Amino acid sequence: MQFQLIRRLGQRQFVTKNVVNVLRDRGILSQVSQPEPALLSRLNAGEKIKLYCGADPTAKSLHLGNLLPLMILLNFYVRGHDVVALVGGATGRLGDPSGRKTERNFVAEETRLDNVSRIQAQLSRFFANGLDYYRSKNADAIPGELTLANNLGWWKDVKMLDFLADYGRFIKIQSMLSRDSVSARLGSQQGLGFNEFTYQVLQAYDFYHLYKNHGVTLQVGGSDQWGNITAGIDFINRVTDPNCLQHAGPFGITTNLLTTSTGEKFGKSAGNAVFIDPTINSSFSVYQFFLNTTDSDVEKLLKIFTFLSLQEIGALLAQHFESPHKRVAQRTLAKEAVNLIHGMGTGSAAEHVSEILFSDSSTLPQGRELKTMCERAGVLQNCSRNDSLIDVLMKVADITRSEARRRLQQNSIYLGPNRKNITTDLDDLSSYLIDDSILIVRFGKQKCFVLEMT
Ligand SMILES: Nc1ncnc2c1ncn2[C@@H]1O[C@H](COP(=O)(O)OP(=O)(O)OP(=O)(O)O)[C@@H](O)[C@H]1O
Ligand SMILES: N[C@@H](Cc1ccc(O)cc1)C(=O)O
Repeated sequence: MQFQLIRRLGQRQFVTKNVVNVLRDRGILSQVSQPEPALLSRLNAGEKIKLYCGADPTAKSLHLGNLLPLMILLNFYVRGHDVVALVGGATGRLGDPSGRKTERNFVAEETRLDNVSRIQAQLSRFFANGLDYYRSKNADAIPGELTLANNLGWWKDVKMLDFLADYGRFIKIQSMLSRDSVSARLGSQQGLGFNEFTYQVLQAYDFYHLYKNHGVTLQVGGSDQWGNITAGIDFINRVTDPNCLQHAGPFGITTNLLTTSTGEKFGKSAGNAVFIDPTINSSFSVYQFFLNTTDSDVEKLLKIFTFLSLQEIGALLAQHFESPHKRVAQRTLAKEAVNLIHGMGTGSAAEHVSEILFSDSSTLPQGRELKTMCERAGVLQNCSRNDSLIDVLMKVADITRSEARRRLQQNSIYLGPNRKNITTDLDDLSSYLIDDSILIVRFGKQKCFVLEMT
């Protein structure tokens, strides 16, 4: 389906605080295209705008890094602006070279189509959950319109000869060569395929298509998308009659990249992604991810992943730094972010499980209650009674046999409610089970897994 309208609440003229300023104050913005004053004055005048952001179907699920540009869309959406969330059914076939040192692995068609429908479902859930979360703090919020799009909808009908004849002369090779995504790869040993070289043209045309046919005037992406976004702005400016351009943009905005404490981008390629699909990363594991945020990152993440006001964040941080070991800021961040991502109530459920699993064993509920609670927070995993401890460790933490052995030798594995430190493989785990079925496995102090042995 090319375009799917999710919510239509009628045309309204509305006034809300300039969203670009809100986002800048929260430290989410990296670059804004020029002329920025033209965008700001439209927003200051309370004009409704329509903006879009895309993600390619290169994995089963979006991850926390992808949510940064989507948080920009969400911030606009909940304040009444219209947003288009695009899945790159067409662009996903080429592979975006932006920010990459090597070509992406080929994704089979069946997998790609499956990824498209999963990501569309995640996008629609993200905006629904995000709106509920915003409304929990601003009950009278009236959102804009959410549209889900797939660029295969228009690309499947474009013929190469027509495209080159109609648009080829507006696309300048010098500009294409000068983009970071291209120039960085030209000198590499592997080189750059024509598919990756032309990727920017497809994304530029997408922006033009959405601008011309659907009134989209702003494109948003992570900072690695700056080249593709400005390619779209150039394309629209060259192809469109200047008289039709004047007050309509086009504009581009990028977000700072979400990085690890060592500065590495969070994402699939770096292998450190936390996925938003609850069947891949449960509410509990998303909660744990945010709970483990360092003191130096917590303010930044509170501003990005919550709708707490800057005043509330300031007060929370003041309270936190009075006794940092209580991790009040991290606990609030984790609960709020899980509510935002997985839906209202899931944050408290994950908090409850976390408090019980990480407190002392006397407060641990018995088997059935523990099982139900863990199931609700998506924590419970299954393992076979025939598995040895090393098999179990490999499955729950997705690590190799030698890594599991290394963890045991490093004294970092603890079993059962009493947290017995185990240093060698065990074939029989029955003496560590709660109610003869539930096994709690801890990796050091920070990671805890709950398994049902069947
Ligand atoms: N860590 C991150 N921080 C901010 N934005 C990100 C991050 N990771 C991805 N994005 C943004 O999410 C959008 C979709 O990204 P996409 O799924 O195509 O690639 P990706 O997740 O970056 O892939 P990979 O990790 O394999 O490079 C883009 O706008 C991209 O810039
Ligand atoms: N190039 C973007 C995804 C995208 C695809 C098509 C677009 O029109 C916009 C964005 C990325 O890889 O992150």
